[in-house]
Amino acid sequence: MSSPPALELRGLSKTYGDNKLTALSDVTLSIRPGEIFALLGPNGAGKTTLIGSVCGLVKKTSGKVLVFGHDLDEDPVRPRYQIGLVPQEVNFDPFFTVAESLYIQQGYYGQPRDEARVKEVLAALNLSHKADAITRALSGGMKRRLLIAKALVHKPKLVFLDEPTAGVDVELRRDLWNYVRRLAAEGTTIVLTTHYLEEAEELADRVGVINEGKLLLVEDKRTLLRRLGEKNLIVTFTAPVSTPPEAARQAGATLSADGLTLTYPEREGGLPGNDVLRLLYTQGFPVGNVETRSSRLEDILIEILRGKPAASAAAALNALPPATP
Ligand SMILES: Nc1ncnc2c1ncn2[C@@H]1O[C@H](COP(=O)(O)OP(=O)(O)OP(=O)(O)O)[C@@H](O)[C@H]1O
Repeated sequence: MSSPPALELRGLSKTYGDNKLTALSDVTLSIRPGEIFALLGPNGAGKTTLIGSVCGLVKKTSGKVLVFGHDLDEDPVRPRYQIGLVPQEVNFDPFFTVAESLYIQQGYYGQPRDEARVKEVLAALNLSHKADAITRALSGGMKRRLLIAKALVHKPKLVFLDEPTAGVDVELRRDLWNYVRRLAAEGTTIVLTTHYLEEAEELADRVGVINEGKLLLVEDKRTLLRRLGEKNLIVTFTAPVSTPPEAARQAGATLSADGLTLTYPEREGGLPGNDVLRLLYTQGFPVGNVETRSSRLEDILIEILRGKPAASAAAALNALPPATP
C-alpha cells in the first residue's frame, strides 16, 4: 500500500465572523511526502488561513484535514506533533535564551531534551554563536532564524513556512533555501507561502495558486513553466515599421504602437522564432536588436490571477491525485 499524503485537504472552507467573509472556499489538495509545495497568491488570498487551519490556529468552518492520513477531527493533537510552523510573526518569549527557547519547544512537543539536535539546528541556521543570548537582544534577522529553528527543532515531518524570508537579507534567504532543500532531501514535506516568486521558482516541486480563498491551480512547477511559459522573441527596429511580415503576424507576432518593437511568442509546434527572423531579414526590415525572453513564474502567476488560462486551471484541478479512502 502506498503511504498516505503528508497533507490532504478535502473541501476545506473557512468563513470569518458575522460578516461571513469567506477566507477559504472548498479547497481540495493533496501533498506528497517529501514534496516542496509553494502556495502563491496575493495579500488576503487565504494562505495563512489555510496554514492556520492545519496547524490548529484557525477553526475551520467545514471540510476535512488529514495529516499523514490522520483526520484532525478524530485526533486534533497527535498528528500535529508531526508539524512545524514558521509563522509570519515573531512569537517567542523575549526573556529566554536562544537555546532555552529551543529546549522549551522540544518539551512542548513531548520530546526529551536533545542537546545534539539543538546544536545541529542552531548551526544550520548560523545561530550557534547566539545560543546563550537573550532572544530579546537578537536582531530582526536573527529573530527570524530562531523562529525557523523553533519550528524545526522537534524534527517535524511536515513543515509550513509562512513567508519565511519576508524582509530578511540575502544571506539568510540563501541559508534557508539550502536548509529547506536539505530537509526535503531527507524526506521532510515543506509547504511554503511566499510573495517572492523567485523563491517558489527556486525551491518548489509543485505550485498552487490561491486567490479569494479559491485554489485556482495546482501544477508541477516545470510543467507550469513549460506549458504556460513561452519564449518571446523581441526584435527592436532602428526605424518604425508599419506591419510585421504577414506569416509572422498570422503566427502571433505583434508590433508596438510606435512600430519599433516586434514581439513574437514562440510556442511548441508553432513557427520557429528563427523563421520569423529570417522573414524580417529577407524582407529588408530594419532589424536592430534581437533578444529572447523566457517567461518566468511571475508572468505566469499574473496571467492566472487575471483569469487567462481558466480552462487549463480547471484541467489541472481535475488532474489532482484522488483522495485516499
Ligand atoms: N481573524 C480574522 N478575522 C476576520 N477576518 C480574517 C481573520 N484572519 C484573516 N481574515 C481575512 O481572511 C482573508 C484571508 O486572509 P489570510 O491572512 O489567510 O490571507 P493571506 O493569503 O495569508 O494574506 P497575506 O499574503 O497578506 O498574508 C482576508 O480577507 C483577511 O482579511
